[in-house]
Formats: sequence, C-alpha cells, structure tokens
Amino acid sequence: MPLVTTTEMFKKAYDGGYAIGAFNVNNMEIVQGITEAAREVNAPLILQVSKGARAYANHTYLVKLVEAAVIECPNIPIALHLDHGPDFETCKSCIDGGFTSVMIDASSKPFEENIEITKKVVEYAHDHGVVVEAELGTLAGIEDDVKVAAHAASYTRPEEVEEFVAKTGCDSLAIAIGTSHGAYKFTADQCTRNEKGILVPPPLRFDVLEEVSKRLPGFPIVLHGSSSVPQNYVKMINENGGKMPDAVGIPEEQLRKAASMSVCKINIDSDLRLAMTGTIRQFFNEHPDKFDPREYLKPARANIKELVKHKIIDVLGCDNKA
Ligand SMILES: O=C(CO)COP(=O)(O)O
Ligand SMILES: O=C[C@H](O)COP(=O)(O)O
Ligand SMILES: [Zn+2]
Ligand SMILES: [Zn+2]
Repeated sequence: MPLVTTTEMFKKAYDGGYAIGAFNVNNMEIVQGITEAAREVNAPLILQVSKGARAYANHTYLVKLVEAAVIECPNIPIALHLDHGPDFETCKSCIDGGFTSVMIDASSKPFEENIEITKKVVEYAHDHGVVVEAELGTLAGIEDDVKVAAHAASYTRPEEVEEFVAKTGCDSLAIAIGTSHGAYKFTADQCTRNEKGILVPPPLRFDVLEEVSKRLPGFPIVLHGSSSVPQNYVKMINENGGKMPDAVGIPEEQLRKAASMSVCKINIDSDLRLAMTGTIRQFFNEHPDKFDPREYLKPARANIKELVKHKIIDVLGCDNKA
C-alpha cells in the first residue's frame, strides 16, 4: 500500500487502547531496522524525520529510503511524518515533498501565535491531504540542538486545549506531562535511586493527561521524549569507551499506561541511538582490526530491529494491528 496518513491508525489506536510507535530515521540502517521489525510483527508505523535529519541526510534521500521501505513492507500502513517542524516553510516543503503528516511545533511561542502558525499549516496541509500534529506545553531536554532546562519546561494547561484544537483544526496534539527529549531526561536531584543505584524518575503527570482527554474526547494525543534509555545499552556504551553517567528515561510501565489511554503516538529516537552506538562501540572494542562499515552497521541494524520489536509488542501494544 502507498504511504498513509495517521488518521485511520489513530482512530483504531484510540479505540483499541494502544499506541503507534513514531521512530526517527536518519539513515538506511535505521529505516531498515525499524521497518523490518514492524513488518515481522505486523504493526502500523510512523517514520519521522526531524529538521536535523533533513539537514544531515537530505530530504530526497530520506523520502526515497522510506519509499523503498514501503515497497518492502506492502502489508503494513506506514506514515511519513515531519518531526518538530519549526515553521510554515519547512512544513510546506515536506507536504510538497511527499510527507503524509507534519508537526508544526510553535509551542515555544505565545498561545495566540501558536494558534496562528498552526492554523496556517493546517490549512495548507489539509488542502493537500496531509495531517497535522501541533504542540502545547514545553518539554525539557534537547530538541534541535536547543537545550530546555527542567525549570524552563512547563506542563500543558488542560484549560487551553479545547480552544487550541477548535481554532487550529489540528489532527493530533503533543502535550507536556513530564517526558523530555534526549538520554538525560532528569537530573539526579529530580530522581530517587533504586536498590541497584539506578535513577528512578518522577512519575508522569497522568492527571494532566486525564484532564486533557476529558476535554478532547476521542482526540489523539502524542507523547514526545518517550525513550526509556535502556540501561543495557547505557552499560554497553560505558563499558566500551563511552561516558554517559546517569542517563535515564521514561519507565516503560508508564508508557504502557499512556498507550492504554488517549495517547495514540509515542515518539522514540534516543533509544535507537543508544542501541546503535552501544553496538558499534562494542564491535570496535572487540574487533580493533575491522574497518568494513557493513560489519558494524549490520549488528547495529539488528539491535535496532530487536529494540523496535520489543517496543511494539511489550510497550505500545500495536503488534498485529496493521
Ligand atoms: O520526541 C522525540 C522525537 O520527537 C524523541 O524523544 P526521545 O529523545 O525520548 O527519544
Ligand atoms: O525531538 C528530537 C528528536 O529526537 C530529533 O532529534 P534531532 O533534531 O537531533 O534529529
Ligand atoms: Zn516542542
Ligand atoms: Zn519530540
């Protein structure tokens, strides 16, 4: 089947109490690892491309890689989504260039300005059969090279969501309930430590999510910054020359709960990066004589695939929902 929008997948996910994984893609091995996993477990899929990914790999290369994946995976619905579109022009370029979904992220702007920019993107997108994700609230962490400190982050205000959705006509809404971008989601003083000395982050604000859902019945909610930062990969990185002290993510149990509620799209990027980097670091450490990129990219791709399968089956619950 050709690339699809997220409309149908979100409706089914909302009604079925599961979520679709939105995984960031930056090169061929990442596209292959993710799509092979989704194909094997028969899951609908969102492949997303950030501004940084377009700058790194080039829009055309990424679209063509995703189109190749669509050919290789004819039986699962795949949407191609712009992640954190910073302005109308970037959204337009992706809408014109083959994407089926875009995010306009004007969440750092004042409320009225966010509405104005989002509305403009929605009008253009809907005219072209493309759907739009918007954002209210500010996540902490690293986003497009900009670091938002924990104290500067702010939860979504539920009292704003109805007006925002009604005035913009957006198709889904990303909200801030305590997730954060990157591999260092929380500082040590925000966390407690478990018996193994691993940092345990503060729980997500499910009360905010519930209030938002009550005000927007049936409306798909998106969670950014939802990597779990698997400690096996942090360990693999640190044991093979890396230095990632106190990297900590969102416990999968909490993502499972969000997926069972109104959250229909869960964004995961950092976990893929950790799997890829850990695998390659270990390979280099164990095989200092090797220099064929295929030899280290192959296990990296295989571990991305395993990780995505795990997310789909054990966290998102969207296996066999294609
Ligand atoms: O939200 C994301 C992409 O938009 C990715 O979040 P992570 O950094 O938690 O993987
Ligand atoms: O939200 C951020 C995503 O993980 C994309 O990251 P990036 O801008 O480094 O590609
Ligand atoms: Zn944002
Ligand atoms: Zn994000």
